[in-house]
Amino acid sequence: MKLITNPTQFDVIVTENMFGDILSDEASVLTGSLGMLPSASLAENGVGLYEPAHGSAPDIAGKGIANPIAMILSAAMMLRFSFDKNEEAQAIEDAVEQVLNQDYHTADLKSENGTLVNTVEMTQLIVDAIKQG
Ligand SMILES: NC(=O)C1=CN([C@@H]2O[C@H](COP(=O)(O)OP(=O)(O)OC[C@H]3O[C@@H](n4cnc5c(N)ncnc54)[C@H](O)[C@@H]3O)[C@@H](O)[C@H]2O)C=CC1
Ligand SMILES: CC(C)CC(=O)C(=O)O
Repeated sequence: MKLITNPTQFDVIVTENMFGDILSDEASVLTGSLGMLPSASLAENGVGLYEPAHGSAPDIAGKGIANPIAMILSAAMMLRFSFDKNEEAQAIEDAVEQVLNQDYHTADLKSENGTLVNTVEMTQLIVDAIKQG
């Protein structure tokens, strides 16, 4: 309950895999959408598994409306934590922030006056922002 009512009191939660899976799904909704959350499973030696926190979203498969940001930010985490490429990771994260601040959003994110874009369009906006960096 406290994870939803007062999430900022938590920094690190140490738990078993099953509870971690459930709690991270619950907490993800606080950010507005599962489609926003990258994740990493890290080993001490720098090897990592990077993936969006969400699953394969079968209910929207093929519709072109999935939010690609969790996947893109997972790649940024991979660059930072496994390949020590901080600058490149930051460039991706800055590009994502820039596009969101310009009020582009996929259907899972609500915005009063923003511009609704599909998966490919959101990805291209972020790629363009990285190139303009
Ligand atoms: N980390 C992992 O490997 C995970 C894998 N899964 C697997 O994925 C499959 C589907 O599981 P679900 O319970 O349906 O969870 P899910 O995360 O795939 O979908 C839950 C809800 O969030 C939405 N959603 C997820 N990603 C989104 C995105 N990028 N943009 C917009 N909306 C998005 C879906 O449309 C759906 O309504 C199952 O096979 C499950 O085991 C589920 C969660 C995590
Ligand atoms: C247990 C995993 C394989 C997938 C997952 O995180 C999930 O289905 O919620």
